[in-house]
Amino acid sequence: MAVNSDIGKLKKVIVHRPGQELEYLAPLYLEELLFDEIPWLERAQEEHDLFVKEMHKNGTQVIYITDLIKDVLMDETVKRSFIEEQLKLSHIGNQLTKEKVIEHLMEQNPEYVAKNLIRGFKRGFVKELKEPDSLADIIESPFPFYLSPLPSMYFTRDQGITMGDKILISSMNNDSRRRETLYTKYAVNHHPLFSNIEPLMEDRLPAGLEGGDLIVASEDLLIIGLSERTTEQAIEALSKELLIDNPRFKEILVIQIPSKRAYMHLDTVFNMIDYDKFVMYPGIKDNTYTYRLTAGKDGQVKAVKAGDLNEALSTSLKRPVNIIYSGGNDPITAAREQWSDSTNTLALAPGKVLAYNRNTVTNAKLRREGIEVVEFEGSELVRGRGGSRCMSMPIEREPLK
Ligand SMILES: NC(=[NH2+])NCCC[C@H](N)C(=O)O
Repeated sequence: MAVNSDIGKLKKVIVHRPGQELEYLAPLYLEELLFDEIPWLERAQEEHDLFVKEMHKNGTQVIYITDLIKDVLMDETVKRSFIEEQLKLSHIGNQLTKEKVIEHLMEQNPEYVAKNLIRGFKRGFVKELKEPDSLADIIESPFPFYLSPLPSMYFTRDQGITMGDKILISSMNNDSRRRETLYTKYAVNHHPLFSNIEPLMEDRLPAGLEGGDLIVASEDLLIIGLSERTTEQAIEALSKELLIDNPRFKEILVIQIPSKRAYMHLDTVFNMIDYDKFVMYPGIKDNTYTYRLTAGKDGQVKAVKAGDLNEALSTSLKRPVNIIYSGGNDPITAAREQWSDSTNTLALAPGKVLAYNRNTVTNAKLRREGIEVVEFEGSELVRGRGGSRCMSMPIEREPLK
């Protein structure tokens, strides 16, 4: 089981079918939960099923993260530690209330725990467990949750990245997404599916490194986006690990994109789709910078500016590359389609991508450039600001020829 590229035929992938967490979204705290809109759950689930169906047609094994967690929670000790870690990151201010919630969850079956820690718990819930008599229980607060919902859970890409036969658990930039990675961490550490994949760096990664910013371009090259979510501190720590301490790549190419909500990760504006082809949102062309990181002689990572993106990619991949601009030649269309994740496609195989059907101009352009585009409808899913790449965490791809 290994991932040595971002385009090799997709064999195994981890996803999350959106659930009731989307029904806990409300306008007042949308921004805090990193949503711009409220999706209609039933339709979002139908769309997600279509997304999964297309992967099945491609021969991909699709695994739901909640199924993995259900399995690992059968062990009572693991269950307790999972619940406790989740609650450490909660808004529950009173220790007794926290203990009551832990006991309540310990009495429930693994499915309830796996699903409801994603859905969240409203403050009113405490009444069912104990007299709300502590200050923390009765305090007036505009935020109605003891445990917030995790509406971005269906963007499994961001939660972990498989590189070769190792997996890196992301260190999320925002508090509101931190609990998501506990699902990845517990699956990786306790589920037999991961018996051949070792975790990388454990808890040593500084905050601010999310899967949407990482592209395993080849066995030798890792591309990292320096973005709103991924910090230079995290990139430096990771590159020391991957280039010097436990060398896995020959080179890391950092692509710095404008730090902006609309482009929160590299894969919202730039993506690898074939051996030599990339899709990119043209609106960031003039504000994108590249840096090449390699192992220096002194046991330190050496960074140099890498210049023009096309040249930098060609040098790193040792072949000429074709950067295909999304949205055609019209800046308005390009910006509209970027907002709807036109570059956020998932490579099912080299030169074959899965994409939202709504991005008609980008999809037509990709086809003209020889890419096979498989489409699905994602009008509700897109409201969370992510496409098929974000919604998938590949854990096995066929090696490239
Ligand atoms: N890889 C991605 N582009 N993921 C999209 C994540 C969207 C999510 N609502 C967030 O803002 O965090």
